[in-house]
Amino acid sequence: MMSKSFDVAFIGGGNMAQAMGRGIVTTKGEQTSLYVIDHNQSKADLWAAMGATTSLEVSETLSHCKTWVLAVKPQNLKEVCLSIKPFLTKNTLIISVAAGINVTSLGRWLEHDLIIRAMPNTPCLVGMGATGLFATPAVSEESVLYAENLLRCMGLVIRVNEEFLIDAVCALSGSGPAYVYLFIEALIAGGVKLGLTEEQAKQLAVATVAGGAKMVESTGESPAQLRANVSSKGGTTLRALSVFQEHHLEDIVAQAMAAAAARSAEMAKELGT
Ligand SMILES: NC(=O)C1=CN([C@@H]2O[C@H](COP(=O)(O)OP(=O)(O)OC[C@H]3O[C@@H](n4cnc5c(N)ncnc54)[C@H](OP(=O)(O)O)[C@@H]3O)[C@@H](O)[C@H]2O)C=CC1
Ligand SMILES: O=C(O)[C@@H]1CCC=N1
Repeated sequence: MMSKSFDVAFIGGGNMAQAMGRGIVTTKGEQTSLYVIDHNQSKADLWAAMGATTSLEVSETLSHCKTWVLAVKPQNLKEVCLSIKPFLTKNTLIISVAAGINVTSLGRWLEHDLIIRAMPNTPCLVGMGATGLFATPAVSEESVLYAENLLRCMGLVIRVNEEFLIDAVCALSGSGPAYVYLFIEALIAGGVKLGLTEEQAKQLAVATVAGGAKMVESTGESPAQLRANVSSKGGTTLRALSVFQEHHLEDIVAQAMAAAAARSAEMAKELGT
């Protein structure tokens, strides 16, 4: 009997794949069929509830899936590539979302050159993701547009023309949600220290971060101008900002991002053999 074919296969059905899968299901509905391989029954059940066909192990069905999204941890990727390689067809489009594994390693493990590296982030789960994408020259423009369209189901997509820029995307938007959560945690802790309840502080912090981002997006003003608009002469904001400046917040952020990008490059050496 002929195996059923699928538009997109996820190999690894964890956090990032689920965030992406939900975006696809919400935007494309039944137009895009999903096949998911994850060796955890609980994850397979979760995907099945979303309407995907699932498998606990790699199978021949993969050869009937046009696009494969590689979404296992970088440490597991080589082993996974070797196990899925027999099911590649010459037109299979590979989209790897793994941090720090470059197209050279992927190409060598899979003996295949239609490879896109994408760096999404977890807000894809709520349709507000940000993804950077790099395609090898072998990938046709039509396939890159297809991948961009797929990833756009989950939010913003930016194409980069050099692979090292995926490390920069990883340092900014891939890891970025964690920086935002850290800042929200700090705002809540600061609010509680000043007498607010945890719940009051949380609501105010979340609304402030979301509102600030929305203002940048909607008004077309620069973040610097918007910051100036909040900062009344002789007022509270300037006093707070002077403390951030004194502690070199911009340098701290730049150093943290450089450390993330360096780790991505380091992982390529460590895991890419
Ligand atoms: N989380 C994030 O914010 C982002 C992650 N990424 C990238 O996405 C990738 C996945 O990350 P994330 O979703 O967080 O990781 P998860 O651990 O949540 O998901 C990976 C899933 O794949 C399963 N798995 C591992 N090996 C196999 C195998 N051989 N066969 C079937 N299933 C397997 C894992 O099971 P088990 O746990 O049992 O091993 C797990 O369920 C990583 O490469 C990461 O760099 C990219 C951008 C952002
Ligand atoms: O921390 C990580 O390595 C992955 C990549 C970007 C976000 N999470």
